Amino acid sequence: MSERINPDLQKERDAATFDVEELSVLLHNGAHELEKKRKLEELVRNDPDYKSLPFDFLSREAQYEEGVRRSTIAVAKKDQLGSLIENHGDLITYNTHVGRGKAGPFNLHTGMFIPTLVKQGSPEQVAKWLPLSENYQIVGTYAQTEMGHGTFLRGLETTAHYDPHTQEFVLNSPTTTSIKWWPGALGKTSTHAVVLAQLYTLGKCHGIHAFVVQLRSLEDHKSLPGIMVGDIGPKFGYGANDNGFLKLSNHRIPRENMLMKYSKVAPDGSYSKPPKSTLTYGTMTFVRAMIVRGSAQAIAQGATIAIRYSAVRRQSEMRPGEPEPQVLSYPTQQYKLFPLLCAAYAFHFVQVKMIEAYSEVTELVNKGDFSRTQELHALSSGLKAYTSAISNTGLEVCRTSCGGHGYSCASGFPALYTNFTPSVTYEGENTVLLLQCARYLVKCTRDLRSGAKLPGSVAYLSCGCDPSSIGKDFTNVKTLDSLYKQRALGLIRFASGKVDASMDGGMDLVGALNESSVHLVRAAVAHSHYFVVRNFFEKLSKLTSTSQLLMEVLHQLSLFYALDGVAQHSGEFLEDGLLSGEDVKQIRQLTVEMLPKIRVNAVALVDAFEFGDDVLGSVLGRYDGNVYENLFKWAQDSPLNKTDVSVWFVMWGKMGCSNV
Ligand SMILES: CCC/C=C/C(=O)SCCNC(=O)CCNC(=O)[C@H](O)C(C)(C)COP(=O)([O-])OP(=O)([O-])OC[C@H]1O[C@@H](n2cnc3c(N)ncnc32)[C@H](O)[C@@H]1OP(=O)([O-])[O-]
Ligand SMILES: Cc1cc2nc3c(=O)[nH]c(=O)nc-3n(C[C@H](O)[C@H](O)[C@H](O)COP(=O)(O)OP(=O)(O)OC[C@H]3O[C@@H](n4cnc5c(N)ncnc54)[C@H](O)[C@@H]3O)c2cc1C
Repeated sequence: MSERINPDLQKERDAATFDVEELSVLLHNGAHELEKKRKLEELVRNDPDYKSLPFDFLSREAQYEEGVRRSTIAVAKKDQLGSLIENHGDLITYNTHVGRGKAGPFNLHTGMFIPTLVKQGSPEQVAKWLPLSENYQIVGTYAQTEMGHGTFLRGLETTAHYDPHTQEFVLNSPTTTSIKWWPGALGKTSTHAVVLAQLYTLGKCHGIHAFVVQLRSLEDHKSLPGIMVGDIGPKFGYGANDNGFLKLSNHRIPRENMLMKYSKVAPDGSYSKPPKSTLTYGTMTFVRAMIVRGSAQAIAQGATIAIRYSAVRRQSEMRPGEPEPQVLSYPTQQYKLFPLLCAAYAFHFVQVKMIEAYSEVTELVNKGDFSRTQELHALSSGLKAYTSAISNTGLEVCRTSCGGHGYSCASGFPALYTNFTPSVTYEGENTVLLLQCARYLVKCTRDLRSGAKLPGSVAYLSCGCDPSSIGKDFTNVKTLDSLYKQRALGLIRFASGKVDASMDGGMDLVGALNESSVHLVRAAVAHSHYFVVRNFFEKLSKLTSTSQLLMEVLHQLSLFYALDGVAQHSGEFLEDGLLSGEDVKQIRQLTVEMLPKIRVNAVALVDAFEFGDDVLGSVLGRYDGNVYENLFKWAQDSPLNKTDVSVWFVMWGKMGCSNV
């Protein structure tokens, strides 16, 4: 196979107006981090132990086995990585490459089991289980969702009754709907799970608490008495992951297995409350913040594949005899893809902000200060829902923008989409999370009336609603910021007003929130969208050592992202009189006029994300752009091509049919 770069792709790279390396360094948090990432990727790429057929050609069972094989080798080789692993993030980079970006069987262990131990375990519990977990002597998962309830946590049915005589908890799944269902790696891989169950002690229920439960023998991996555990079967995607079920029958665990950093059960069964009841929800907040990062990466991967392929693909003579243009040259193709490219950048910067906010609040919580947990919950819920929804629909736009080849697994889109799409459901279904965010926004508008000072992400709610103050220069960052602010304010005040009116009419808060939930969801989306736009502008204003050429390009992306958002949601800006019909037309025209400016850098902008070919898993999105010869080569691996004569012909003959 040729090593040359496809000339069309090379031409795009040569035309870029900025230094891709400078942008890559910025996106990867500095030259040192980028260098580590490159070395880790190279290690995986050159390691013969990680060579195998693409997952697309494997049966579900073989995908799981391949996932286990790769993850196990990765653990065995972890210690050889030396100085390349400086922090948890480096390990995630390594594992992502090993797993080719797919959800592998140890994801829940590192992503939820260990974080829950650390966040909710007492110092003694952390000292006991963390080393075992870090050395993979035990492998865990997070078993919360049941067949009957995922969203409504207070409705979970699994019980943990404390028996003071033996100082044990007795765990049960009392009904079919109480069977744990969905947890990743629960079916076949995990030896342990953090199980969320209703705690009963001295005859009283204290709500859901987290318990460390051993599921399988560490000797022979057989499931323990009282534990019925298995795989839930094939799913939309996630073939390499054994999402599982768990039925508990009078399964006993020692008292010390309840995670007791905050709530406690003493040997005599007396119960001490946590300082805040929602602390048990802490791991979910963490994972929601991580999903904002995942959303940024997913849409950046989709844009990388679609934009590179669009530069290579030529289609339709515009005039007879003329060369066929690259499909990237069609304004309609650009209008599909550039909003998503810009979203990838906007989401990149907002995920950094989200994780910073999470770390700040966690530091406060560790010092016993819970004053910002509500704000963090609202922010992480809103951003998780907003970014994952855009990336989810955006991936499908990217796929269809690749025409017929987008439908082949060779495009990488089927795997990318089916791996990503559960993000809109798991870790809090998106509508439910937007309602959580909106509930906080309503609370803030009430607090304002009693003179409260609101924290950072919602401080703008104290601003006045004044459409006339918005300027008409739509390429001005301040004008765009005001537009988004006024849209969010308008929708939040409208929804809050509806809630107030229902309550004035005698309804309780819960009923009033439910009655206005359609308005509340729109308010939460507008709030989250504004946060993303504002953060993009703010981030760029703080980049002091970035070259002028790169600043210009990033500024264009932020402007296009904001303008396109107004065009897409024009109804909401019109409804509140923030814009006139003429203004919307002007804004739409501005976005069309910006397309060529983005086009010149489009390939370089996706190159800067530096997704290796292994992680993209896409023939269409290959770095070298040699699509056609590799598409042909890829098809040769199809198991149907192992034999020339197909099973059809054999069966045909057996049935006495003949076509000669
Ligand atoms: C790789 C990934 C694999 C996937 C893994 C999974 O999916 S794992 C499974 C993932 N599963 C899910 O994600 C399940 C999704 N479901 C849930 O998270 C909850 O059931 C709920 C939040 C929807 C409602 O809970 P509820 O009925 O108990 O609550 P309520 O509505 O009555 O409000 C009470 C108060 O609590 C507050 N508050 C709530 N959460 C938080 C928080 N995290 N922090 C701080 N605060 C929080 C809320 O603001 C409100 O405050 P207010 O106004 O009273 O001052
Ligand atoms: C791939 C995958 C991996 C998962 N991994 C794990 C795991 O590791 N551990 C774990 O514990 N769980 C896991 N889950 C489960 C997941 O967290 C839940 O499925 C998720 O929280 C959604 O809950 P649900 O299934 O009960 O949806 P439901 O709540 O039943 O949602 C159905 C519909 O009802 C609507 N709805 C529900 N409540 C409300 C409301 N109050 N107001 C308005 N509308 C509402 C929703 O918007 C949605 O449209 C996983 C799920 C998937 C798909």
